[in-house]
Amino acid sequence: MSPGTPSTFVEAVLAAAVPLVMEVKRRSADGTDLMGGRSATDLVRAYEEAGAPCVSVVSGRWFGGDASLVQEVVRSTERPVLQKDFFTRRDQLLAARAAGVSAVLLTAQLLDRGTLAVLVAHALDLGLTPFVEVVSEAEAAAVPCPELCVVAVNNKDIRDQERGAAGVARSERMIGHVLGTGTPLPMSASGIESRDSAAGLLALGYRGLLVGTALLTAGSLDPVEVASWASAT
Ligand SMILES: O=P(O)(O)OC[C@@H](O)[C@@H](O)c1c[nH]c2ccccc12
Repeated sequence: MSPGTPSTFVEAVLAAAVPLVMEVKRRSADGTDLMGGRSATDLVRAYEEAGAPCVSVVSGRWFGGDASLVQEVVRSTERPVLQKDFFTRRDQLLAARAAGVSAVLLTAQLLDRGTLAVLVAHALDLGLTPFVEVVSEAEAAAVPCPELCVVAVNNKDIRDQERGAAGVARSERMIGHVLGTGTPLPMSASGIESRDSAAGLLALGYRGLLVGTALLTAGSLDPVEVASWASAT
């Protein structure tokens, strides 16, 4: 990817009528099953039918993920795939690229500044889009090369393994700071539980949302119903 060229992941979300990155996650951090007997392939198909521009897959062990889940998701779709895991080393990014993913999660809260900068540079070097999650204004301001990264506010707290209360107040509070980074794709991730909060975040200025649990536990992934998440009521 040459500097300044938007990545396929970023372009896909920006161009989507329903800019929801829909997530495949086997279970929640408390162990609750989220697949309900469906295969990852079934889910990806339903997500595509519902208009997902990109798919996220959680490979982290806390959430029941592993490399085989990533492979299944990548095999099931032509859309760009985001891998969510706790990446801390270049060899893990190399494995992600070898698996065929397009974007990788880098969690600012878990990495010191120097390491985050090195991992962002490695990801870009490998043609992977850094999906940098932040939880504070200081973290947003410190994202390296923000114009080449997705900057996503995580509404949950990864330090308590996401068991804390959800809600999108953090994203509401931080929109100005996220836009101020200059990222082409300001996103809000995690804990988005209803179409009203989704539509509200998009109206505020977020250009993409990452939704896992709410879609995984929705009774149906009816495309019209899912599309309504992107339009204010
Ligand atoms: O299911 P939710 O509340 O929509 O959240 C999804 C996603 O953001 C979450 O799975 C996640 C956030 N950070 C992570 C780090 C590793 C693995 C997974 C994650």
